[in-house]
Amino acid sequence: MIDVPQVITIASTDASGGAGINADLKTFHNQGVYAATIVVGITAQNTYGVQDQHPIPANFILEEFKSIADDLDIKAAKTGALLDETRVHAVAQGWQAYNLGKLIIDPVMVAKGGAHLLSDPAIEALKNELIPLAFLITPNLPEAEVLVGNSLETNSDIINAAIKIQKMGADNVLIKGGHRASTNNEYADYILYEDGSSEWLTTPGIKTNRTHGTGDTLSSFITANLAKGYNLKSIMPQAKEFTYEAIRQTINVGHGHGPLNHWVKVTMETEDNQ
Ligand SMILES: Nc1ncnc2c1ncn2[C@@H]1O[C@H](COP(=O)(O)OP(=O)(O)OP(=O)(O)O)[C@@H](O)[C@H]1O
Ligand SMILES: Cc1ncc(COP(=O)(O)O)c(N)n1
Repeated sequence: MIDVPQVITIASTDASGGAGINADLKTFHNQGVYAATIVVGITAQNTYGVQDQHPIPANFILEEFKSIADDLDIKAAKTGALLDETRVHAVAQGWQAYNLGKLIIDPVMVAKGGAHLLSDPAIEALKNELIPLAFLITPNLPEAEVLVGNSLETNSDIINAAIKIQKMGADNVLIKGGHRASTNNEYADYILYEDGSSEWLTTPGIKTNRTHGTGDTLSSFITANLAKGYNLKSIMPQAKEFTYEAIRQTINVGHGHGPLNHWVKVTMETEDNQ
């Protein structure tokens, strides 16, 4: 029998396959971990936008937690679109009842097409109930602005926001820069680690609108490799490179914000830097 690290995504599906649970599963498979799912919502969606969404009942979400916890040996979990306050509350409740390892929170709020995937009351629940449980939180720039309540224009604004979000209870904070290229066309993400150290991770910007599911892909890569036992600092450069290559080696699917190429080959350099 082969032992394989087990992970879970706690999020919503994307009918067109490019974001949400669908992107998570493809990334997990690419990285060689076994993936389970707790479906929180379903969306009728394509690369043009989200046409409809449907939450899963809270008691059913708790049943999903129990089914997984009773059987699987999950090492790390990530959340995605949680839709509303009831679902955020159910996930926090499920997590407290059945801790499933390291928790990575991707606080998805608005899809690239503009649809809201988290209601306003849910943001307070996310701050109060879920962020304190997080090993890592991965907001994009607009999400970080909502969490801290001010706009983030400069690098020092971003650094201060990460400190503020860490104080909300997340051990590590990654603020993704995909919504703003720098003047020299670079995309820089900032990460503040639990030991107080920090770094900027930068790649050239790719001029494309085919970026559906970039955040899901990045946070799933991190989740997979945490489950394998790598430490966060050793994962981050590879996570950034994987996402960059998945955008760069684009595939011809859909007519709007196209999905990424989840077949690209970027792996951790060694198996012993844990
Ligand atoms: N055009 C681009 N060129 C290079 N890197 C990009 C580009 N767009 C996004 N990225 C990178 O992709 C990663 C995800 O960032 P982004 O800010 O897009 O997340 P997100 O908005 O949460 O994504 P999504 O909501 O699509 O899942 C980051 O590492 C970011 O720097
Ligand atoms: C179910 C689901 N989860 C997450 C996203 C965010 O991805 P994007 O910002 O690329 O639309 C999405 N569109 N749908």
